[in-house]
Formats: sequence, structure tokens, C-alpha cells
Amino acid sequence: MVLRTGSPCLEIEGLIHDVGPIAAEGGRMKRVLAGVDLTAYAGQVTVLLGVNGAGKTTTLECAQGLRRRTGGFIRLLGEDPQTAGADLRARVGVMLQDGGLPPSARPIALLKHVAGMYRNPLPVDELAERLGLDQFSGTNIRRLSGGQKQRVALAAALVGRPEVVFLDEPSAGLDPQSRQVVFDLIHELRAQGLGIILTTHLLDDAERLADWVAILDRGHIVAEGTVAELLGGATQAARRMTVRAPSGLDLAAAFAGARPAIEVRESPAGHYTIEGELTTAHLAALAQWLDARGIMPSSLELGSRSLEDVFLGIAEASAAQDSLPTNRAHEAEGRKVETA
Ligand SMILES: Nc1ncnc2c1ncn2[C@@H]1O[C@H](COP(=O)(O)OP(=O)(O)OP(=O)(O)O)[C@@H](O)[C@H]1O
Repeated sequence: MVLRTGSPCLEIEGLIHDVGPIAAEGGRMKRVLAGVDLTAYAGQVTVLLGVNGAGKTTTLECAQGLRRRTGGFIRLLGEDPQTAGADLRARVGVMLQDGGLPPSARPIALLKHVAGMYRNPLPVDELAERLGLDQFSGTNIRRLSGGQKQRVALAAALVGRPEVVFLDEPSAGLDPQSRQVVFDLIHELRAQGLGIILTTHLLDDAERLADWVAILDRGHIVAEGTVAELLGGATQAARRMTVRAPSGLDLAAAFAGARPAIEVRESPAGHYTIEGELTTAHLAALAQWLDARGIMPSSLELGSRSLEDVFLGIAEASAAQDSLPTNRAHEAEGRKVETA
């Protein structure tokens, strides 16, 4: 069970961030974050999930004090990141999306330099070996592959033994083996009590890493919870069958009268998705219906609802909500707001 109590390492309430004026939009300001609320705890991985442009990086940058917020309240390890000094920075690790690494430096020399800025850094050689940096220690950062740069950036974020770490798309560009190394390290750091806040647009990352997922869509948190909660509870009652068979079949007829109702869609042609609280009786009904017509499907698959379904459903609902006259940005402004 994920406990959302105790002392949070990051508290964000009603965060608003405007950028601009934007020439392409007639010189108007653009509201990038429209009242984001998010709390992250020590010893947990909090994942900020959203499509490209949802506002994930902007949220992290405001949380780190790298961007001035337009409105709202932020406490990072109990301090306002915008006004805090070097003491707070020494307790926070940051891995930026583009790495932000000096191109002419060599990985281990750079890490030793970064480690020298902290009172009690991790042993550089051990960390470098763990992340496989020793394999390219003599190469300039500019010549490293994207995945190698990612690993150097992660090491630089961790070397100071931070209490909280921000990881922007940590698995971007990593091959499966490096990804596993990074994920194992994240799990280990969490167990040691580090607060980990990471962004991703990869649902698989969220499913594998997250204690808590907050889904960001066009500047709002539109849903949050554990992966199990977002999937609709521990029972996983909602299940799905996919069937490939000749096109144009009335497969819904196999479930006529089922309560609760079973939904059947054909898209694309010959690819059927059957959703609902499926049981073996539904499976038998489908088999009977196909048997009576002498149809053998070319594939039949059973599965649970995935985070991807939840994510797409939420994004759709949020798009519909945004087309309503109520402006959620204005609602957000009515909350507790401390103007920066
Ligand atoms: N300084 C700026 N000027 C104009 N637009 C901006 C500025 N900063 C952010 N934006 C816009 O704000 C939105 C959110 O950007 P942000 O980088 O936070 O998204 P993201 O969720 O991290 O996306 P990605 O997954 O692509 O990194 C985007 O539409 C972006 O273009």
C-alpha cells in the first residue's frame, strides 16, 4: 500500500505558469500551467505522466526554482525553491531532459568535479561502474550517444547524495539493458528513502516505476493515484478480449443480454475489441457463436485494461471538458495562491 501521509518532499498547489508574449498568438501570453496540484513523498517514485507539451518539464522547472512561477505555492524540502539558497540546491539532484552537460568534458572527470561541490558525495568510481560509465570514460561528452549521455546526466544528478531527485524522461534513448540498470538504481534509491520525481510520456515506465502517478494534460493534473487505482482498483474487473477474424461479423450478438453490458468494436476491419467484466461464460458464448458459423479466428487474446487505455480515456475526457465554457484556469486561480 502506498501511504500518502508523513512529510512530503515536494508540495505544489495551484501552480500557474504563463509564458510570452507569443508573437505567433497576437502578442498574447500563453498559460502553460493552469493550477497544478502535486505532492511527492520521500521513499516514493512520483511519476508525472503526459503527452508531449502537457507541461511536465515546466512543472519540474518551477519546482526546482529554475522558472519563476506566475502564481501558486511550492515547497521543496520545506523551502520555496525560488528564494532558497545553495543549501537547498545541495539537497536536490536534477537530471535535465537535454542533459545540460558540458560537451568537452569527459564523464568521470566531470563527475569528480561535481562530487567536489558536495560535502558527502557518493564514491564516483562505484557510481560510474554501476551505470557503465567506465566503458566510455575517455570519450568527450559531445561524442557520446544519447543513451550514454543520459547515464552520465543521471550519475551527475545522484552523486551529491540528494534527498530528492528530479529526473526528466530518464529512460529516453536508453537500450533495454541500460534501462534496466537505471530502473534497478531508481528502485534501490527509493528503498533508501530518496524522494524521486520523474516525468515520462512512456506508460511502461510509469507502470514499472511509479508509487504514485499524476497525469498532466494541457497544464492540469487530470487524474492521479497508484497504477492499480488508475486501472480501476485491485480487482481488475474490466478486461478486454481482442479477436482477429473476417470483417463485418456481428460479434456483439454473442453477448446479447449480458449484464453488465459487453462492448464490441471493430476497428480496423477484422480486428474486434471486446470490453467489459468478462468471465469464462463470455469466452464460451463467443466460442459457441463462432462455432455455430464455422468461423475460426486467426487470433484471440485476453488482457487487462492497460494504463494506456486509462491515459487515452482521460485525455479524451479532458479535451471534451476544455471545450465547455467553464475555464479551468480561472477556477484554479480561485484557490490558495501565493503570487511569486
Ligand atoms: N518559454 C516558452 N515559450 C513558449 N511556449 C512555451 C515556453 N515554455 C513552454 N512552452 C510551451 O508549454 C507547453 C508545455 O511545455 P513542456 O516542455 O513543459 O511540456 P512537456 O510535457 O515537458 O513536453 P515534452 O514531453 O515534449 O518534453 C508546450 O506547448 C511548450 O511549447
